[in-house]
Amino acid sequence: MTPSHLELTGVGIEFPTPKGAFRALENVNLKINKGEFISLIGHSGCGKSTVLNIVAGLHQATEGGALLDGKEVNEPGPERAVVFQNHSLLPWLTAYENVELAVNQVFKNKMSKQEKKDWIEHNLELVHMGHAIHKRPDEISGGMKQRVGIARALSMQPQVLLMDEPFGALDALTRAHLQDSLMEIQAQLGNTVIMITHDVDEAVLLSDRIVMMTNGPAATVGEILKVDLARPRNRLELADDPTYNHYRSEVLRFLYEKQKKVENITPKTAAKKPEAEKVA
Ligand SMILES: Nc1ncnc2c1ncn2[C@@H]1O[C@H](COP(=O)(O)OP(=O)(O)OP(=O)(O)O)[C@@H](O)[C@H]1O
Repeated sequence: MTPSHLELTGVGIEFPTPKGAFRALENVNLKINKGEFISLIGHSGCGKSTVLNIVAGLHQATEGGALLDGKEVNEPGPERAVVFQNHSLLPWLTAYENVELAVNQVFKNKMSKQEKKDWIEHNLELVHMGHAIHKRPDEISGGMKQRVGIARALSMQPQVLLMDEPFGALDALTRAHLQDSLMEIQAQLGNTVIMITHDVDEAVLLSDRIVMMTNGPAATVGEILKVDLARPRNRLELADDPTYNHYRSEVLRFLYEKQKKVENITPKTAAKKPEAEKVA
C-alpha cells in the first residue's frame, strides 16, 4: 500500500501540569492525501491546536507521531507553514518586508535578488495585496493583515499549510472574501491544507474532508465526513443545495448531539449566528 502524504498514527500527548499529567489526545489516526483540504472541528479545548502543533513540529507527541512523505516530523520546517488567527506580522516591517523575511529564510542562496523580489510580489498579488505592499501592519485592516500572513506562509512554498482559525477574528464579509481567495489559491497551487475552524459553513464550503474531534480529555477523531461537492464552489449557489445542507447538518449533529457540552450549547447561543453556525 502506498503511504499517505501526511500520516498521523496512534498520536497521544500528555502535558505536565502542577496537578499531574494531563492527557489531551489519545490514539489520533489520520491519513491525508496530497492536495487535500482538511478541516478540524470540535468543541473548544478538545485538542485541535495540539494536533496542528504536532504536525507543525511545535509539540512532540507522547505516543505515536506524524510522518510527512514517510519522514518523521519532530521539529518545525518551512515545508509546513503555519498561519495563526492573529496574523503575527512584525509591526515595524512593511507587508513586503514581512514576506521577505520568510523568503530569505527559505531561499537565501537559491534565488537572485531580482528573483526574490518577483517572488515576494507574486505572493502578495496572489492574496490580492499587490496594491499595499509597502504598508505596515498598523496601516492596513485586519483582513489585509491576514492576507499578508497567508502570503508569507505561501512564499515558503510549503507542502502543507497549517491554519489555526485563520479567519476567526474577521467580520463575516472579510471572512467570506478570504475564504474565496483561499479556495482560488489552493486550486492554483494544490497545497495540502489543514485548517482549524469553529465555523460549520466554513468547514463545509472549503473542505474535502471534515475531521470531527471528540471532547477532551483524551480527545480523538470522532467521525470524518467526506464533502463530495464539485469545485469551484460558489457559496450563494450552495446555500440552497440539498447536499451542502446535508453535510452542514451532519456536522451540527455531531457537535450538538453526539458531543454536546450542556454548559456551552444552549438554544439561545445556537440561534445567535444563523448565517455561519459556530461552536464554542
Ligand atoms: N502546554 C500545555 N500544558 C497543559 N495543558 C495544555 C497545554 N496545551 C494545551 N493544553 C490543554 O490541552 C487541551 C487541548 O488544547 P487545545 O488548545 O489543543 O484545544 P483546541 O481544541 O485547539 O481549543 P480551542 O478551540 O479553544 O482553541 C486543553 O484542555 C488545553 O488546556
